[in-house]
This record gives sequence, structure tokens and C-alpha cells, in this order.
Amino acid sequence: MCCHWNLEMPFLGGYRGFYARNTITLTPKVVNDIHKRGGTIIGTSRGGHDTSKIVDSIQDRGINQVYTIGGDGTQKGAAVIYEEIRRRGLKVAVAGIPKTIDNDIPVIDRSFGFDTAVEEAQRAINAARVEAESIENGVGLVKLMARFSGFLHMYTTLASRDVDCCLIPESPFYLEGKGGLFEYIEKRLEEKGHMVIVMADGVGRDLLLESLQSMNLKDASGNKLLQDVGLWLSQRIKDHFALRKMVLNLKYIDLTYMIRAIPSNASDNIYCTLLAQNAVHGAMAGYTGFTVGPVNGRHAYIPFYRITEKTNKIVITGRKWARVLASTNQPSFVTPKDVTEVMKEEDPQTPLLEGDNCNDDNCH
Ligand SMILES: Nc1ncnc2c1ncn2[C@@H]1O[C@H](COP(=O)(O)OP(=O)(O)O)[C@@H](O)[C@H]1O
Ligand SMILES: O=P(O)(O)OC[C@H]1O[C@](O)(COP(=O)(O)O)[C@@H](O)[C@@H]1O
Repeated sequence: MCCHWNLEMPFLGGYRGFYARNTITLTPKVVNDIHKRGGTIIGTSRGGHDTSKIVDSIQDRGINQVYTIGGDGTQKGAAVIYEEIRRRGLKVAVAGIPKTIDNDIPVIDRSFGFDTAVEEAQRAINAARVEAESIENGVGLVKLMARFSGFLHMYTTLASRDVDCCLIPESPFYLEGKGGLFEYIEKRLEEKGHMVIVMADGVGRDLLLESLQSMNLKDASGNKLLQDVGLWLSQRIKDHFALRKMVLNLKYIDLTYMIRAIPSNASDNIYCTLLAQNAVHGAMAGYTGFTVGPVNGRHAYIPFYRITEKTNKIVITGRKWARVLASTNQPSFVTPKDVTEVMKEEDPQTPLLEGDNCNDDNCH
């Protein structure tokens, strides 16, 4: 990229920034150190996606390149803007840059921020293990972000080797009876005297739906809001052990924003630069309507429709999840009905490549 640029248009505060008319001038001096800080200097928001107003603003200002940075929602938003730009016949390139700690964007190998989040989560797991190890029948319960995809939890578990149970949104679990979570905790404490559980904030939705308050509440982007499942699970585990008159010392660590708010690590810094450069090169070369990112290790321009057609999720009948089960020894909780449903979902009608989109073990 050239060195004498002056980027005057970045809109502040996500999509709503397009019509709020707040912009900031980005110069090399302004952005020089931003990779050493967490968060974003251009702000973020949920909701506020009025396509028509956004494209009006793009048109009024004579913008000819639009770059969006964010997760699967952001890519969907960019795709809709791209369609409207095409409909109006404007000469404007739209490029998406995949940034989310959830790693839930399909097709690409991983999203920017994911590696940093996995690394940071290791520190929490370590703290949970130390706390749990120090006390009789200690259980460290760590909650990490992600409502619908358990990649962060799976990779954290595989990397740390201290995790005894990993609960992800894709794999429904149950508490009571044979093969249930309570039985496993009892067994693990008997064997080891302590244990660490990692959970996503989107797990156990079916169990939580019993609590009516959390139903139909949505955030500004339309994502379903969930009750704090970590506090709920902590209480259920404590109640179970109290009923059985067994000693239990549970330490609950809720890490949600601690993971997302930190500066990116070295590998993500390099990756981010590549994504940014490739996005600019794509737009300059005349491409539009794409998300940039590596596919099986090769950087590619992927049409929006491929990115928005589904969400990247862990295949609970796949090899990678099997590795987690083998390394933790936790019950799989999977029933034959779950397997049939996964098989149905994983039967792609229009494969992109063989081993499409890293859901299985070809990519990460
Ligand atoms: N299907 C969609 N069409 C248009 N805009 C969308 C769509 N889904 C999400 N968005 C917009 O994208 C932005 C980011 O989405 P969100 O789900 O909050 O975060 P993320 O990008 O991390 O997934 C929000 O402003 C939201 O309104
Ligand atoms: O409370 P907020 O700001 O809406 O964020 C919560 C959600 O954002 C996410 O962290 C995703 O964030 P990013 O896509 O920005 O990395 C989800 O895992 C989580 O459920």
C-alpha cells in the first residue's frame, strides 16, 4: 500500500454511522499505534442497518469503495448494501473484512481476532485450574463468549489440555441421569479432586428456555438475547451437590468482554495487515461484492452469497470434536437423533470445494 494516504471517510459507530454523518480522518499518524490497543477507534454498533439510507449516503458523498469489518452479521449487511448498489447501477466496490472472535464466518479458514481470543482464554483456564486445584472438590467454571458457534471453546480446550469438559452451543447437553453432566462431574472429582469446565454463553438454550423471561428478547441486530447461563449452571451444579450432601467448591469466571477487549496478538496483527491489503487490492483491481480471507491457506476473494448462505459451526460428528471428547473424556451427550439432524444439515447442495468451509478438519 502507498504511504501518503489520507482516508477521510470512515464512518463512526458501525452501519448507523453511514447516515449519522459522523466521520473521522484517518492518517498514518492517527492509526500508527491502534494495533496495540484493544477495541476500535471508529466505534461499533448493533442494528441501524437502513440499506437505502446507507446507499444514499454513499451516493451523496461520491464514495467509490466501501470496506466493512466485522462478523457474519456485518458481512450480511455488506451483501445487502452491495445488492442495492448494483440495483442503482453505481460504480462502488464493496469488500468485507472478516473480524470476529467467534470464527463463525463460513468458507474462510479463520477470522481476524480468533487467534488472539484463544490465546487470551488460556490465561483464564490456567487461573481456573489453579483455583480449582487449591481447594477440595474444586470446580473452575469458565464462560467464554459466543452464542451460536463453539470454535473459541473448542480451540481453547484443545490448546490448554487443562479442560475436563467443554460445552458448546452446537452440542446439546443434559444434566441429570446416566451420561449427564452431574454424573460426569462427580466421577471427575472422585478421580482428580478438581476439574475445569469451559462453556459458551449460548449453551443449554433448550434448558434455559424453561425460564420464560429470556424468550423472544432480541438485541438491536435481531440476535436472540439469552439469560446468563453461567450463573444458572453454577447454581444447578451447587444445588445438585448440596442435595447429595457432597463437598463442592465452584469458582465461576465470566470472561466475556475480557477476551474481546484486548489488543490483537502477533499472528493476528500480521493476518490483519494481509486482509486489509488484499481487500484494497481486490477493490482496486475492480472486484466487488466479496469477503476477503484465506481458504485452505490461500488468500481468496469470496462472493458475498457464499459467505452469507450459512454460519460456520462445529460438526459434532466430525473428527475435530471427537478429538475434544478424547482429550477431555467428557460424555458426548449426542443422541442418534442429533446425529441424523447433523447429517441432514451437513449435506451441502452446492459444495464450494471438496471439504467446503473448514467445518471439518481440513482447515484449522
Ligand atoms: N441480514 C442482515 N441484513 C442487513 N444487516 C445486517 C444483517 N445481519 C446483521 N446486520 C447488521 O450488521 C451489523 C453487525 O451485525 P451483528 O450480528 O451485530 O455483529 P457481527 O458482525 O459481529 O456478527 C449490525 O449493524 C446489523 O444490523
Ligand atoms: O454484548 P455485545 O457487545 O452485544 O456482544 C456479545 C456478542 O458479541 C460476540 O462476542 C461477537 O463479537 P465479535 O463478533 O465482535 O468478535 C458474541 O460472541 C457475543 O455473544
